[in-house]
Amino acid sequence: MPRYAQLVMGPAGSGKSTYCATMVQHCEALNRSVQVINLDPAAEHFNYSVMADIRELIEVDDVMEDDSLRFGPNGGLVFCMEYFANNFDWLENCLGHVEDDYILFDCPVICRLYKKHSSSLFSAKWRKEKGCGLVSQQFNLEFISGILAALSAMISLEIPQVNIMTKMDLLSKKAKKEIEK
Ligand SMILES: Nc1nc2c(ncn2[C@@H]2O[C@H](COP(=O)(O)OP(=O)(O)OP(=O)(O)O)[C@@H](O)[C@H]2O)c(=O)[nH]1
Repeated sequence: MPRYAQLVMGPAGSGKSTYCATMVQHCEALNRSVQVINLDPAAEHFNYSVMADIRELIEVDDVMEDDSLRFGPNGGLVFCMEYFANNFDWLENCLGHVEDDYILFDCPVICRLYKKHSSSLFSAKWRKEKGCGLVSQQFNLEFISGILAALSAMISLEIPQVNIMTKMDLLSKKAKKEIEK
């Protein structure tokens, strides 16, 4: 049975968790099963239940508090993702018991992580073995940097990608017209 997933990616505060929560509600209303996996070691709270949480494996606060490592928030996050890549069995085990579910991966914020790590984390081999057809999301607030980040994720991941502009409701009528143009 093939499994499908979305990697939900984007800058800090762009609405990744809100998107996951909305998708969960939407799928529940359609009587369809969807699972969320938190891959953000710096996440604080979610308003949905998660099937697996990377913070069970490693948490950015623990890395930053470690006197031998002395990382700040960004270095700590990179360290966590490297640790995750080296302990990928954790995710394999978490996924082991679901067969036909649709999975949302709520990803961490730093875009360069996707370039450096995601293509190896979610390699073509892994996707083939797991039968996952991944669809990634890229949220943008700062238009040009957002588009470049989306392009970078698209090139490094080589999977179908949907770019979503969040917080459009905050724009004035005039600004919305400009965007439409
Ligand atoms: N007005 C508006 N607010 C939104 C929208 N999407 C998200 N928000 C708000 O933006 C804030 C951040 O949303 P999150 O879903 O936590 O964003 P995130 O990308 O998961 O954040 P990090 O995990 O911290 O990177 C929250 O207060 C949301 O309620 C939207 O489409 N419109």
